Amino acid sequence: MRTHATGTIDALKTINAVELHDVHREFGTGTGTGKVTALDGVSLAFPRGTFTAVMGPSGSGKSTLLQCAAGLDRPTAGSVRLGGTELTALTERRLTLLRRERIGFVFQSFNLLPSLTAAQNVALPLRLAGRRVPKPQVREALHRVGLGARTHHRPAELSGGQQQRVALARALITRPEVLFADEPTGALDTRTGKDVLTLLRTLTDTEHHTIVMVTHDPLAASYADRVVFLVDGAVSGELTGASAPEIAHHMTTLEAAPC
Ligand SMILES: Nc1ncnc2c1ncn2[C@@H]1O[C@H](COP(=O)(O)OP(=O)(O)OP(=O)(O)O)[C@@H](O)[C@H]1O
Repeated sequence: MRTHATGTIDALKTINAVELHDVHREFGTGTGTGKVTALDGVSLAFPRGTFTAVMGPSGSGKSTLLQCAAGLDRPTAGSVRLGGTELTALTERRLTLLRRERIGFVFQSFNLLPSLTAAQNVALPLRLAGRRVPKPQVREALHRVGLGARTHHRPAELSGGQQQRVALARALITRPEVLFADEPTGALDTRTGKDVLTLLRTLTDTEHHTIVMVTHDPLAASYADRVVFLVDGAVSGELTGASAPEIAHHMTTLEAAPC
């Protein structure tokens, strides 16, 4: 586990893990199709060691934002920087390598390989990167998410919450600079979802991971340090340290706003 003196942690949070500058993403610019502006000039920074939730009405551009920030999609215009690296300037090959080495992902569907054990799933990113797989590191990763006793279980032998924990351990095994989570609790019941959110919170508090999470759920968003709201592909505001009812109330005002 990484430890930092308090002063060092504060300094850490002044450095941005990811920065977006005036990011635009348009779809359907080919002939015969209408143009959809999914992102319309988004500028945002995600400081290291912080947990940010992204919320907004359906179709407001949340997933597109996450995909562009994570180098899974390319903006039509604008800049995305991970640490000192400009993602929009990279070739596909370098972008793939960067995602593998420096970015972690978890999705609503856990995307585990059913034929592999929990330990083998967690080791996969290291194998894909051609790196050595130290067994103690894999055991430790599963232990950190509370699954130290389940290393040899296959996904079908684990609950939904346990599968999402394996997906988290897998996402973190390469010690990524940022963890992107798209509706990580969307397929879980309330109690199991809370366990996963508590784990995400702990990962930021104790190991200073940078987390960016898209969610529809005000309760999930309340686990974050900051909630950024999108409307029609643009940032419409943010709340810091807000409770679930405060976030829910803000969402209601956004959804009630005229288009
Ligand atoms: N591949 C695509 N081709 C065309 N339009 C797209 C594509 N992906 C997204 N869009 C459009 O871009 C807009 C933003 O979509 P996005 O999925 O980012 O929104 P969202 O806020 O994540 O929505 P939801 O909460 O419903 O998942 C929508 O109008 C959507 O229809």
